[in-house]
Amino acid sequence: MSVDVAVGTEQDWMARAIELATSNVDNDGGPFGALIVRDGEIIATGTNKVTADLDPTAHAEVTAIRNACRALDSFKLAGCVLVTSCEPCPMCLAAALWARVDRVLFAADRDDAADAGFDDRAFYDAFEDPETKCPTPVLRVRMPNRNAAFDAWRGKADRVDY
Ligand SMILES: Nc1nc2[nH]cnc2c(=O)[nH]1
Repeated sequence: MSVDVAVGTEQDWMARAIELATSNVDNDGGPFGALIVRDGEIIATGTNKVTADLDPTAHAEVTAIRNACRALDSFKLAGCVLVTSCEPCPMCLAAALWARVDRVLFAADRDDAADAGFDDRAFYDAFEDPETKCPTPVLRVRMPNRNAAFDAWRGKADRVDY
């Protein structure tokens, strides 16, 4: 998953992400910072706001993606790069995929995060082996109308696909 990047601008962006992550510790946030960059320009930044906003989804990457989507007035970030001080956790990686960013660059990895007491690596492990490593039961409830909402979606002529 890791790619070594030795280009100046990418290292400049990463330096900014690490700066945001480090200063966020003094702002009641987790030690994570992220940027969204398009055509060499920083479109948006994000820091971890989980405890400050009482929002477990407010990771730095998700915050940066939300801010970039607002800045660009779009739910798509194709053409953009997500630059983050730490390897995205599974939620943030999924958010990057849903946002359709072109690339993700990170500095610290899931092992570094684990050393600092964060569960990023444990949650990757849970996805790789849900039977034994997922701490939360995920159970199917059998319903005859389970596809009702999808049927409505397929039948909506003016739907906005994402
Ligand atoms: N990459 C990343 N990992 C985290 N683990 C806990 N919070 C965060 C975050 O904001 N970003």
